[in-house]
Amino acid sequence: MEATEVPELILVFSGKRKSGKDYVTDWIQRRLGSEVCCILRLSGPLKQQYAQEHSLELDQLLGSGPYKERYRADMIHWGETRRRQDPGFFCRLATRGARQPVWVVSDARRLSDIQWFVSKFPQQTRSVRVQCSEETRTQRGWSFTAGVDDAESECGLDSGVQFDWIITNEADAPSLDEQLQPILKLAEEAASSSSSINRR
Ligand SMILES: Nc1ncnc2c1ncn2[C@@H]1O[C@H](COP(=O)(O)OP(=O)(O)O)[C@@H](O)[C@H]1O
Ligand SMILES: C[C@@](O)(CCOP(=O)(O)OP(=O)(O)O)CC(=O)O
Repeated sequence: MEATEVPELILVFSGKRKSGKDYVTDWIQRRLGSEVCCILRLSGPLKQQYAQEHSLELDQLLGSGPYKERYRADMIHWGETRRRQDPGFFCRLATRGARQPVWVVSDARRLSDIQWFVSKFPQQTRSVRVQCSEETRTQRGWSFTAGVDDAESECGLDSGVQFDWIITNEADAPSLDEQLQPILKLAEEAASSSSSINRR
C-alpha cells in the first residue's frame, strides 16, 4: 500500500470512558490491517507533552490503570487550556505523519475535535459513537468521578452531533461483526480506491 498525504476515509470515534472505543477501533484495525488503517489518538500527544512537563511516566499515562486516572482531571484542565488557544492543536499533532488511506481517530471528546476533521476533510470524515450501559461500563472498571464524568471531556459530544453510526457495545446487542459491517465495507472501498489512484 502506497503512502498517501490525504486519507480516503476518516472515522472519528467517541464514547464514554470504558464504552469500548479502544476495543472497537483495535478490532477494526485488525480487520483492515495496519497498512490500510492507522489508529490516531488525540490523547497521545497530550499525554506525551503533559508527562514531559510534569516528569511523569508516559507509558503509565498511555495505559488503562489507576496512574492515568490519578492525573486525568488535571490532564483535562491542562489540555483544555491549550485547546482554548488552538482547538486543532492535538488533532494536528495526532495526524502528523499518518499515511494510511483509512484513519481511525479513537478518542474524540469535543465538538471542536469533530469540527476540525470535518472542516479539513469534509468529504472523508464520518463520526461513530460507541455506547453501552453504565452497568456494563462499571463491570469494565468504570466508576463516576466528579470533575471528569460531568466535564466536557466526557459530556462534550452528548448532544449537537448527528453521528453517522452508533455502535452498541453490549453483550446482548448485535455482534460487533454485524454492527461494523457497513463501516468495514466503506473502509475497504476507500482502501481499494486509494490503491487504484496510486497505481496510475
Ligand atoms: N465487546 C467487548 N468484549 C470484551 N471486552 C470488552 C468489550 N468492549 C470493551 N471491552 C473491555 O472493556 C475494557 C474497556 O474497554 P476500552 O476499549 O478500553 O474502553 P474505552 O477506550 O472506551 O475507555 C477493556 O478491558 C476492554 O478490553
Ligand atoms: C486528558 C484526556 O486526553 C485523557 C484521555 O485519556 P484516554 O484517551 O486514555 O481515556 P479513555 O480511553 O476514554 O479512558 C481527556 C481529555 O479531555 O483530553
